[in-house]
Amino acid sequence: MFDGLKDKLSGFREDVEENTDAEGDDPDADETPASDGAVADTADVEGSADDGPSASAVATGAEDDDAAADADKSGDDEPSTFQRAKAFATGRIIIEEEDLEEPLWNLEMALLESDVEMSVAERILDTVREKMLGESRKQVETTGELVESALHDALIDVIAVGQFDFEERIAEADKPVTIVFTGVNGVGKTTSIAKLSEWLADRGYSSVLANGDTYRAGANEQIAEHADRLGRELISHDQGGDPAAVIYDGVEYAAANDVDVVLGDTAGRLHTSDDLMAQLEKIDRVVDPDMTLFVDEAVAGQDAVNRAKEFNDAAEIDGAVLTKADADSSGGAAISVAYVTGKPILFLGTGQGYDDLTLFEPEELVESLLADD
Ligand SMILES: Nc1nc2c(ncn2[C@@H]2O[C@H](COP(=O)(O)OP(=O)(O)OP(=O)(O)O)[C@@H](O)[C@H]2O)c(=O)[nH]1
Repeated sequence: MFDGLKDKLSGFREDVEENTDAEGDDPDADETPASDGAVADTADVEGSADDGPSASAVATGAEDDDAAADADKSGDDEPSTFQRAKAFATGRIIIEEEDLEEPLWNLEMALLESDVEMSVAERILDTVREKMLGESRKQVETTGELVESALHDALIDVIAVGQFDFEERIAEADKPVTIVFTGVNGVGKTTSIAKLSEWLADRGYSSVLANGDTYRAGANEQIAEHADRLGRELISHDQGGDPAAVIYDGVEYAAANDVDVVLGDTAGRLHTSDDLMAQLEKIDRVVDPDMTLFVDEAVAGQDAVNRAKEFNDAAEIDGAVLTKADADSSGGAAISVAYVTGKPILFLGTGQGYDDLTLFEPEELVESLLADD
């Protein structure tokens, strides 16, 4: 899952390490005035990128603050050679803009190639730049670790937008909790409903399925197959019936039978299909669902991101389910949907089985994207 993106992120770390290493070969960087007037050679003290500060920070011998003040008269915002020397002496590292220029450009290209939405890619770059430039850390931290921590913060910043605890929301809501699923055709809505029913059962919540897809021939049979396999009650009306009435009946059934959650399917639609969007509004009026979840496939990349935005603009969603994450290498939709819509991704579909539904945990995802393996 998201292997392509993982590789690209690790490419950024390598780029920064290479650039900061390369700077160690620069004669200007090597010759650093020390407080006793001697010239220190970084080759004597320089740690590798893996076990010490970046080369741009490595110099020795400067421990005297007055001397530092005298030496730092360049007047620009770049850390002076002496500041860098001082940073080293105090066990801290400094990354400079020039160290990042090329790696950040490569990172931007990599994110866009991975189908990360443009504004999301820009936000990630801004955060990484801000976290790394002039940033000083304890000497124990390597350049690689500094990059990792900046990437971690930048990714969490966009991925965790709007995140809430889904299970807690279910636990605390008045029962029955009604959840309506929407999205375009064939992305995995019905399968996701069946999976969520199983996910809820694993946590002690009963559910009933209600087929609000009265539009498509065969929709009743498709969801009935899942309901039979899982042993769940299915509420359905004939094709052409009123979807709001079906979901309303589902809520009535749940209330009368102490069922915790109503999972309402709806016909696949485009946000531009006026009649179908009007149906969604009617469901909202008649049933007032606790949550409307937008379902799309991770493999659709930018298209999924655009659709999530358009659906949210047309009929507010509470969160998203991204299916087929198991088949998605790029990760662009998973990175972008929450930031672009302001609504969280709540689940990832990770296969065709009923157990292949994973609660979306931003921290876990970011850790796995940045893990060395
Ligand atoms: N690999 C994989 N396949 C999935 C996943 N979720 C759904 N699918 C498959 O995607 C196909 C479409 O799923 P459906 O649930 O029928 O899609 P839908 O959105 O309800 O389709 P319509 O009712 O036609 O709008 C099925 O073959 C599913 O098995 C997933 O997370 N991973």
